[in-house]
Amino acid sequence: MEGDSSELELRRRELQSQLSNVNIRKQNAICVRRAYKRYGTKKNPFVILDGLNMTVPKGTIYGLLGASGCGKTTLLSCIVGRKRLNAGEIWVLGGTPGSRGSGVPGPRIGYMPQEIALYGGFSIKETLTYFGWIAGMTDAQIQNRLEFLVKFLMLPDAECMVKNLSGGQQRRVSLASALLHEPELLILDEPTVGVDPLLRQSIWDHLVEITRTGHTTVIITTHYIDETRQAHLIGLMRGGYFLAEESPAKLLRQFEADTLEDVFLKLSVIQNMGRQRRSSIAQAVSSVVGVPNGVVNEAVIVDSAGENNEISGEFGDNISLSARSTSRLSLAISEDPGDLSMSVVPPEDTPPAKISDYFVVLKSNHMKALVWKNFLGMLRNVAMMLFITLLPVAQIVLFCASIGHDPVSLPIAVINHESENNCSTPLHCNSTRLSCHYLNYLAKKDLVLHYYTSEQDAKESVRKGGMYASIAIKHNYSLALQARMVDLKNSHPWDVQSSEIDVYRDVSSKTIAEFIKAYLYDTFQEFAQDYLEACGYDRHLLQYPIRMEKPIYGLSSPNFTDFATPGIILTVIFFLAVALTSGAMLIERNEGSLERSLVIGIGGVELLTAHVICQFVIMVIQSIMVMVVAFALFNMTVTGSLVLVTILTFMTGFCGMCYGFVVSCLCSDERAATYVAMGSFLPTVMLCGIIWPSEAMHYLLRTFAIFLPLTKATESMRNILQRGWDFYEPAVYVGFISIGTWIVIFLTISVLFLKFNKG
Ligand SMILES: Nc1ncnc2c1ncn2[C@@H]1O[C@H](COP(=O)(O)OP(=O)(O)OP(=O)(O)O)[C@@H](O)[C@H]1O
Repeated sequence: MEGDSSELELRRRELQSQLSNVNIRKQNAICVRRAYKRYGTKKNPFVILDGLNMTVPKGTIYGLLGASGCGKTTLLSCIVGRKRLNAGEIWVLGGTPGSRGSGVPGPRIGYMPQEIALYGGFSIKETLTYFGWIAGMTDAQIQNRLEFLVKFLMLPDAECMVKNLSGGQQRRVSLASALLHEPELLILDEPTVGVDPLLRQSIWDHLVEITRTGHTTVIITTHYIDETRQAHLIGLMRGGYFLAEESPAKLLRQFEADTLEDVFLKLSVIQNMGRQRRSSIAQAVSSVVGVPNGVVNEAVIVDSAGENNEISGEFGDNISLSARSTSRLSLAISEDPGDLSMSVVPPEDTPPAKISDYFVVLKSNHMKALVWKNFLGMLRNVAMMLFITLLPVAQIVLFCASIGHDPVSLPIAVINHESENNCSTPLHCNSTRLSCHYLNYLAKKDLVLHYYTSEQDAKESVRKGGMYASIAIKHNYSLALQARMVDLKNSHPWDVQSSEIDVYRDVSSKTIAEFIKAYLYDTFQEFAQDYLEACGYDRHLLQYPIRMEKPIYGLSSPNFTDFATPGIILTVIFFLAVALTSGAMLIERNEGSLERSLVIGIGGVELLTAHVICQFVIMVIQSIMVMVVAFALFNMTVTGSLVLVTILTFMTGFCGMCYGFVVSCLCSDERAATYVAMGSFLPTVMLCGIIWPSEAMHYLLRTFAIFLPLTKATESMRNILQRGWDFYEPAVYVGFISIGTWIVIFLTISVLFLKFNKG
């Protein structure tokens, strides 16, 4: 029981902040205290950092060593502020990463991630120009450094495209990008992979050189353990914490080893076996792995000198070595839990916030670099950009040319038992070939009449799908029709029956069946009115006693294209903006270049703004071309303000871009983004009243659809185009308000996501 509670107390203390003060924080380039980081869930955690402490004094080269997958990159990501610890503290250059005034992320750091993380379509010079501008360098400074780095890192011509370089050359460009602005803190994740030994040596010499003055600090990870002999300090990482944090020379001496690999091996074995009380186990282990006497003891001995230094070693099961002050290093070890101060870490010495801090979120040098980079990226992909720009035009052309027109050339089977199908004589009151005249009227309606001799065959042709309908006219049709029309009151049932035309339709296609029905009715009315007139009657007698006056809004014969085009224009512009933006953001993120830009100080808002600027240009071109095609080429009805229509279209495109940002934030790759975009496309088209009136929807869906981005915007555009309404009509301005609200929502989500999501 007592053992349990002391164990608990020990764990509790491990998670407590240790004594620290502002001076010590400032003295060291990096202090990591009790860092705990896990991936996975709380219930099923994959612990990467488990109470890790690290101290990197200013002006040192710190070699971060450990087996593949031990968490080096994760630790570095936390240090540069790209990932958050689950518990523990990190101070970098005197501040906590991400806090105002800390300068981290920012140009004080030079970060070379493990991946190449460069724009393949840029030349070496363009790459360095981009990072140089972000770091606030002038063109002349960039040129100077470029010349030096190309020579020093043995890079090919600066005009060479990064994508055409070998893997090793690309890594060197990546290193050059980190070294370019001579930052205070260089964080290099495996910079020497794929580099020949000669160059590797000169890179190390360069690192030694730049740290000599004490103004530059370097953290370097590598798998080649022995190349870190030139480091001032190495941290050997295993199992989520450091086995040792010490100068290489001292480690070699204390372990009486020839190589650092041997030291690492010995420490690893000690760690494996030292999961119980170290004092008993460690001593036993030392004989097994040949650890010199005294080393293990020294590792567990409290640094009784009690120097007022930071604690960088581990306690508990961890074995660390004492690293008392060297000329520049100021490390000390304390492993006795009793020695731990429980005092709270003093507050950050963050400068007081100025009002302008909250408004000036766009730095001119950052915006210049980002916008230039985005446009350059577009120019390097002219074919793709042309395709993207013309795509909406092609879609609107296809829509206007294919959707909404009346069907023509519908094949109809005809059996006319009354007369031959040749009646060139004009229609007159005593005609005995009225059926033939009626069929002539029908033929003018673009129905293609196919004459049959047997009713059975005609019906069979419909059954087989060759015809949409079969029309059968009886042999005494004309006489029966005359009798029926001239003497309505006394017509014989036989006349009524014989004057009827039997129609057998295929109604599997509702639209075509309705069109055929309308053609037959309308044509008959026209034919019958002409016939009445020929007999001396008023043709209006045969008209519906309902008069359709000139419409207040819209055309006398409205067409579906006019109804659907506003929604289609907005949908096309919206979803192409989604695709363009989410694609651009995901490519940037997955290439790793985004990570790098963020570490060097680019903010989420700047990133979004730069994409907005570049893609807004494309969207404006797309929108204008789409409107020209729809209104000028296809004569879509326009009765209202084209300025309002244009603004609404731009806003919709902008809303699509913002939605694209959200999609790219939520999705890890292009495939997931495609699914999300596709998954939202069809519901939008179905629910927003774009191709079918929302009045026909289930009332619950209809209520829900009101809140979708394109519902009110589409209605608003229809009202402007076809009713000619002005902005002050509620049915118009509500569309603007709705799309504006969605822009704010999507933008807020994106900005918050970029700000707070750090893995
Ligand atoms: N986002 C993540 N989600 C889940 N697990 C992750 C994530 N990132 C890294 N890991 C895991 O965390 C562990 C540590 O990864 P990390 O990249 O930090 O190791 P490393 O020491 O840098 O390895 P290497 O030397 O091979 O680069 C690995 O097992 C890795 O699979």
